[in-house]
Amino acid sequence: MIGKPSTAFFLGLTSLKRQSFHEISSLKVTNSIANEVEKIFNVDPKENLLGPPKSLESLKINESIIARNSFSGDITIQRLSRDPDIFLLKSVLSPEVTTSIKLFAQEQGLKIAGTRKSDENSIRKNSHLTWLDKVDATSDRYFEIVKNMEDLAVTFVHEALRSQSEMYDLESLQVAKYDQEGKFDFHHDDYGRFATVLYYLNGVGGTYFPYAQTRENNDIISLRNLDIEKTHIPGKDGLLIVGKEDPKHYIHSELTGEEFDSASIAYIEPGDAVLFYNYRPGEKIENSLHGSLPVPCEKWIATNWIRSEKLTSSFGHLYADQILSEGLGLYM
Ligand SMILES: O=C(O)CCC(=O)C(=O)O
Ligand SMILES: [Fe+2]
Repeated sequence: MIGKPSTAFFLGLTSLKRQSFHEISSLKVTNSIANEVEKIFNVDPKENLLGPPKSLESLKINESIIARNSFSGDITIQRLSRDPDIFLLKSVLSPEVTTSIKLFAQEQGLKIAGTRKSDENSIRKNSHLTWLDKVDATSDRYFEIVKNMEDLAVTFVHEALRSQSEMYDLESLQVAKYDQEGKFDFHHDDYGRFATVLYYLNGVGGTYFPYAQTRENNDIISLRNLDIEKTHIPGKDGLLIVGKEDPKHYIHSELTGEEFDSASIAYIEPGDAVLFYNYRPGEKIENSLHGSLPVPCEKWIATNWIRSEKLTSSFGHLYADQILSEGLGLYM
């Protein structure tokens, strides 16, 4: 189905068509539990200024849009989860770009990540990091790639916030390499990092969001707890990102291929990315918890974080209300 091009689409990207990958109407779902949960937890339906722009916010799970961008050409953006908002971005980086990023990172030197190398409890294991910044660019291409990726990341900021450039900033591009069995324990992207664009440079996944809601009107309430490894199973609960490696590497041995829940797994290729959102003004989105499961082979990723100290602080909702009401003034 070809929808009419959206005029209110976000900067730099033009929506071409909207399509649904899976028919979701066959799911028998009830809203009643969700409504009850909203009442109990007093969920505020108000717009999330730290969430996706409207063109992405309006996508249902598995729905996608094709967006045009001068850096990447046409990219398909598909919603994978609601709460947290997670999207798959297909073919954002070309093979030339992924190769160049790895090369720039190696030339600069990757440093061991985490605490002491011998510390078994380190949150990161067998991983190495560096940061690519425009001011350190050793070539025009280095500068251009980092700049293009920053420009693309900004298009994923809510439109009411995007023009308020003093309210948010972009970190340098982080490049990370995990050796075999490298991992990153479950964590929340803190420090006010409200949006994360995580690029898969060599097509190895392993990112796992145990609490992600991958079905519309999910009437299963995912209880958060301190023992996720026992209660949440990759391939069955939440959302697991898998690349060229065998998904069985991440999945409990008692789950055979036929028992995988396909809604709980998304496949990526080199140059794809996931985009996810970690805050509402003044508070973390607890369901955005994620980590990298131990990987079966070398894994390369690059990450752009967009952060806002003010909007994620405990007064964040006050700043957000102000921006939204000023925005309303502008549009009236
Ligand atoms: O390596 C991954 O898949 C996740 C990385 C991550 O969560 C992070 O760098 O904050
Ligand atoms: Fe993270």
